[in-house]
Amino acid sequence: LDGTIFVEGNLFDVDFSAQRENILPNSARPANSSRVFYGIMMDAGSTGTRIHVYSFIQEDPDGLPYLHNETFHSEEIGLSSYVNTPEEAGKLVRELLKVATSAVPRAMWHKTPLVLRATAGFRLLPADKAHVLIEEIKEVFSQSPFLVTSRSVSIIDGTYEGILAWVSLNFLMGHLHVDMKRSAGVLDLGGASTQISFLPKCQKTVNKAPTDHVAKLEILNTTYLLYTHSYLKNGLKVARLLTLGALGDADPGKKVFKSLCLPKNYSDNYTFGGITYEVRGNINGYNGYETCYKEVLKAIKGSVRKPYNVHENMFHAVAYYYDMAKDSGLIEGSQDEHVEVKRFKKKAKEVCGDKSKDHYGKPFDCMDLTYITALLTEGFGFQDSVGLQLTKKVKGFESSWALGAMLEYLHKVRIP
Ligand SMILES: O=c1[nH]cnc2c1ncn2[C@@H]1O[C@H](COP(=O)(O)OP(=O)(O)O)[C@@H](O)[C@H]1O
Ligand SMILES: [Ca+2]
Repeated sequence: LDGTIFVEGNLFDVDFSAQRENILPNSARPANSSRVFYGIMMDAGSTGTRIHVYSFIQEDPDGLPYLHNETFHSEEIGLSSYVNTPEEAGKLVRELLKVATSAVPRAMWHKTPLVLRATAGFRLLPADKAHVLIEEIKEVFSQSPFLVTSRSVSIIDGTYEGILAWVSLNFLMGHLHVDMKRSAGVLDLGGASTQISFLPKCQKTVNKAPTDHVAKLEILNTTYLLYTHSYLKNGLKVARLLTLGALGDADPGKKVFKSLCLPKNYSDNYTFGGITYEVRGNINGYNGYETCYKEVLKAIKGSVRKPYNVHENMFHAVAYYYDMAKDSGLIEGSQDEHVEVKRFKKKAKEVCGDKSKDHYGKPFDCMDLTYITALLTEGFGFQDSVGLQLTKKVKGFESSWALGAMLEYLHKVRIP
């Protein structure tokens, strides 16, 4: 299994000039026709930190590798919340690396790339604070036994994240290997940002889109134009702050933020990105779906764009779309459940109207389900009757941009 591991050039070519950096020269094609190799991708999300240890099989040096196995572990704290305690972030990364040292055979450690990509939680941090955290992670990485380069740790931009999520899903479904016409779009709802990515069925969708909503992607020597966009601050947890009118407040510690989406007698602290806000229900108002809907629109109106003819495309909805549907009982949590948009609305109405929910320890359910309904309809323009595929895993593998990020990384790196 020694020698060179190199996913052949041009097979998988994401065109992002800003991200392009060839660290090592391209190698000659490996002599063996079949080989196994590993890759470690950490996802520094705004609400969690995850490690994916992949093993791939490269049977055809001219094709894409196959994903053989994934070892996955997740901790429910975002590294970006350690904004004022970077050494804690380092500790968590060190802890997660233990998953990799047990999943990758020792003999392969030195040639297994170790990569971390951070998303919207980091994008929202002041640049100097994000830099300190990134340096801390780089330091921990440099002490690991894995293959680390200058590209190993970075914050990815939202467009990149959206494309990689699309690549991951369609790679896992086998469409990249075979039939791109059957590709599915991805709706990813994170804590701090949300992405929409799809290969439009209709040319007009591309023609009518602003240029920064279209990205070029080259796979197996064919160029595709993806409609893709990331909305920073439209992730579920940050949308709560927008709804409460709390995001960006100069002195959040001195105020109380109220919402009609919360139970009337609710009063608690809400912490996101290292800042704590005092949050309450509105004792004097009518709290129900309709009033809540008007409030959540603050987070959507004027910021989220409707793609032309979006309903012509099939979408998988991942991350918080899935988690919220499951936690609220909309789906059972078995794989690939098809849910019409109107069922999110119905569930939101049910939860917002249920006064006994005050006591069930999920005070944000009304706000979150209403926000998801508004994002899908008022934001992206999905009609009530449109069905979405709610997805957590595909063929037993996590549906996350992390896999696409690993494939993209492997494409450029020669492993000596
Ligand atoms: O590997 C994964 N598989 C499935 N869901 C994931 C994975 N990683 C993150 N998620 C989901 O993403 C959501 C959290 O978003 P995240 O913390 O990544 O915020 P961000 O994307 O805005 O940075 C949760 O619903 C979580 O279950
Ligand atoms: Ca995410």
